[in-house]
Amino acid sequence: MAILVTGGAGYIGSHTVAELKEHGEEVVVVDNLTTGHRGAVLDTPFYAMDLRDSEQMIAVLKKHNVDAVVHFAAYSLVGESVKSPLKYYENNVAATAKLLSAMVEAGVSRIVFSSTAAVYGEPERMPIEESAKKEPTNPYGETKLAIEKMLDWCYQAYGLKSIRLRYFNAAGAHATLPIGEDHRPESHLIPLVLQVALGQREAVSVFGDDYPTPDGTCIRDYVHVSDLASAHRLAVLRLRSREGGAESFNLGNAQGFSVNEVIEVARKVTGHPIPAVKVARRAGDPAALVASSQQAREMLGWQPKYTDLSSMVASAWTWHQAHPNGYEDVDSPVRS
Ligand SMILES: NC(=O)c1ccc[n+]([C@@H]2O[C@H](COP(=O)([O-])OP(=O)(O)OC[C@H]3O[C@@H](n4cnc5c(N)ncnc54)[C@H](O)[C@@H]3O)[C@@H](O)[C@H]2O)c1
Ligand SMILES: O=c1ccn([C@@H]2O[C@H](COP(=O)(O)OP(=O)(O)O[C@H]3O[C@H](CO)[C@@H](O)[C@H](O)[C@H]3O)[C@@H](O)[C@H]2O)c(=O)[nH]1
Repeated sequence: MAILVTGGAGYIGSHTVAELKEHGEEVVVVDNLTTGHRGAVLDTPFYAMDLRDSEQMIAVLKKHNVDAVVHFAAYSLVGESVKSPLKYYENNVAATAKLLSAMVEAGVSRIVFSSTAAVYGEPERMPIEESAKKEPTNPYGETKLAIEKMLDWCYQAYGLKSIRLRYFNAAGAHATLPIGEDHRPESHLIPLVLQVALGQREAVSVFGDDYPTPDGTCIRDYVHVSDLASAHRLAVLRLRSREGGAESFNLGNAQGFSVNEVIEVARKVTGHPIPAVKVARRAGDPAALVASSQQAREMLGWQPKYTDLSSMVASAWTWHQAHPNGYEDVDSPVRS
């Protein structure tokens, strides 16, 4: 029995592969390396292929006797999705439909899906509970919500059980293994801030300071990537038990930090002044997103270990200092 991880060469996927293997699971990775890195896949069977290659996908599912899929592979940038929505519908919704068809064909009936805080849009109440209204403010969130609904119907039609993990903002890096965050081009706040501290950028841009928040900058709930990884393992265990059918859980720390606060924490962690420049808002950004993860704690038994923002930033800083140019494998996208 094996777990197939799509997008296992990416940031959160590679940490989840590590977590699953640490707990004795057999893992196989499928990734087309559009945004992932061959160097992030450590001693694990790896297929450099696209989700949409149905024939090959069915063969891999059967060959490795896969009993559950953990599905990370997607495009996931809010700003880009506003500019290129069809790219997101094709690679997220259409490609996931192909993956699910392959699973049905191969008789695999469990999937853990990477959903997102972006399904909620502008929340009415904070912290956000799973039952909150879902009105995404960007195409990225819309594609993830569409997939959640597709999974509901697939449970009814084929008995395909799913757990949708709605992560808030992933941060940090593995405590011991040489894996961390390396998106190209980088667009996430924490790695960009740390690139300034490394002397690779002159300043970080603050996207908007006129939001309805105490300091005017956007608030997000940061969650350590290794804590996200542990939730995926617990979700697979739940799907293998008699529990569940089609369920969704938020993953966050119920604590929000503004963009300015994140930069301030990074200044303390790195000892660098990290200049910040105010620029216009980025389209598609909700003002504030903070999670209630009570259900994940109660129903999955999830207990995040690295909940303090300084330690998340410090673990990312350790990775960035050790890998100032990110992964150095030849298959990685060009860095900019
Ligand atoms: N990073 C975050 O803060 C965050 C928060 C919420 C949800 N998510 C979701 O988590 C998942 C992983 O995010 P990440 O930050 O690790 O992203 P990532 O870009 O590092 O990883 C995605 C991986 O999927 C692969 N991939 C993409 N399309 C593919 C395809 N068609 N076939 C095969 N492989 C493909 C990429 O090469 C990459 O390795 C995504 O689904 C994202 O939407 C991320
Ligand atoms: O140079 C930058 C980059 C980001 N931000 C702001 O920082 C916050 C965090 O941005 P970013 O790190 O890009 O993450 P998000 O856009 O919040 O999205 C992440 O978190 C979402 C869940 O909340 C996931 O769904 C997405 O996949 C993931 O990229 C946002 O308010 C941005 O406007 C800046 O001010 N300057």
